[in-house]
Amino acid sequence: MESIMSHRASILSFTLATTSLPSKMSILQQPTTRTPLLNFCPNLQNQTRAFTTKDIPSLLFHHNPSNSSSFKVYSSLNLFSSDQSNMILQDVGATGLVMVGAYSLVLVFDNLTKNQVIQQNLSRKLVHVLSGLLFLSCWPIFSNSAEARYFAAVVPFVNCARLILNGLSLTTDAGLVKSVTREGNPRELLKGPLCYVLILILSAVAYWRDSPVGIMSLAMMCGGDGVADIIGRRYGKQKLPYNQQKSWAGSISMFTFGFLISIGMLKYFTALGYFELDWSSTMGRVALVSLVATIVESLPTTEVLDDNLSVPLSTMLVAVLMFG
Ligand SMILES: C/C(=C\COP(=O)(O)O)CCC[C@H](C)CCC[C@H](C)CCCC(C)C
Ligand SMILES: Nc1ccn([C@@H]2O[C@H](COP(=O)(O)OP(=O)(O)O)[C@@H](O)[C@H]2O)c(=O)n1
Repeated sequence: MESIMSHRASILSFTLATTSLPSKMSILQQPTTRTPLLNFCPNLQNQTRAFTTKDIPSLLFHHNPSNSSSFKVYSSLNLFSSDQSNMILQDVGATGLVMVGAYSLVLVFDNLTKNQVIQQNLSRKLVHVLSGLLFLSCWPIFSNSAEARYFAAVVPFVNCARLILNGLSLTTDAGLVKSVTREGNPRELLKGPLCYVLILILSAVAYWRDSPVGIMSLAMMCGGDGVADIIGRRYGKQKLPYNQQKSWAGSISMFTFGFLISIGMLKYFTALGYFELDWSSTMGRVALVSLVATIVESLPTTEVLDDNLSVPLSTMLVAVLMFG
């Protein structure tokens, strides 16, 4: 507790150059006590960045972690100098790269399904698992500007439009329909897949890499729920007493992989220096979040609320309570 209090004291000692905001709303560029793996701008440490009006959207629309009791935020890393045009160039390049990755992923699994290398159901689930986790893994290639999260959100936004256009049969992308739907009905794109990309947008814009909340939501939705389906379909003989559509094997997989992938992703982002966690309590907190998400996913509510909404939203709720 004492170390956290001293951390918070150092955080709050950070001064804002202009508008005086409530102390808990400070923008943080903390000298990292841990040397991140990729320390592109060592001279950033111990620097005070002027607060500008550009920071207000990121203060108003995303969780401000500075008053968190369990983690603190450091300056995110920037590949180039703090020159605005370099940051925009970096974000445009990163957006293009991730966009190509998204199209390539769907194309690869479409071909694997076409050539009967894997079944359509497995293809869809692997796209479900990999899309969000690879998207999340790409967040560090964006700049440290306040707009970076919006550049990143362009990719799921474009895919959202793609799903809507194809789901309404206004355009025809047979590869997308084949690799992302259960029975090959384009209308299916407007259900699980659309919810999925909406959550990617929400996680990027509302939480970004400043907080464990969005990271855990995607880990549970993509890693946990995706693997639960793969394992549950194959080995789920023992059904849950309150839901004959779900099994113990599926739910145990959801908890296990959701927990492990959450921890892995949190280690990844803390190793890069985006924020630090009090690991003595983090494992327990993540386990609790994973348990709640697993219980929510096991409930017979899919007809009412898609798993791609109930799982990440319940994760966000509990993670905000756990991590402040
Ligand atoms: C199959 C998907 C959801 C269906 O879920 P469920 O019904 O089985 O529960 C995922 C749909 C993925 C979407 C079409 C493509 C999203 C791409 C993503 C925004 C960016 C990925 C970038 C990365 C570098 C590959
Ligand atoms: N907890 C779970 C989740 C899924 N599953 C299996 O995976 C199948 C698909 O699960 P789901 O309805 O959650 O699929 P999506 O909505 O995630 O596409 C189920 O019909 C079960 O066979 C399971 O056995 N146990």
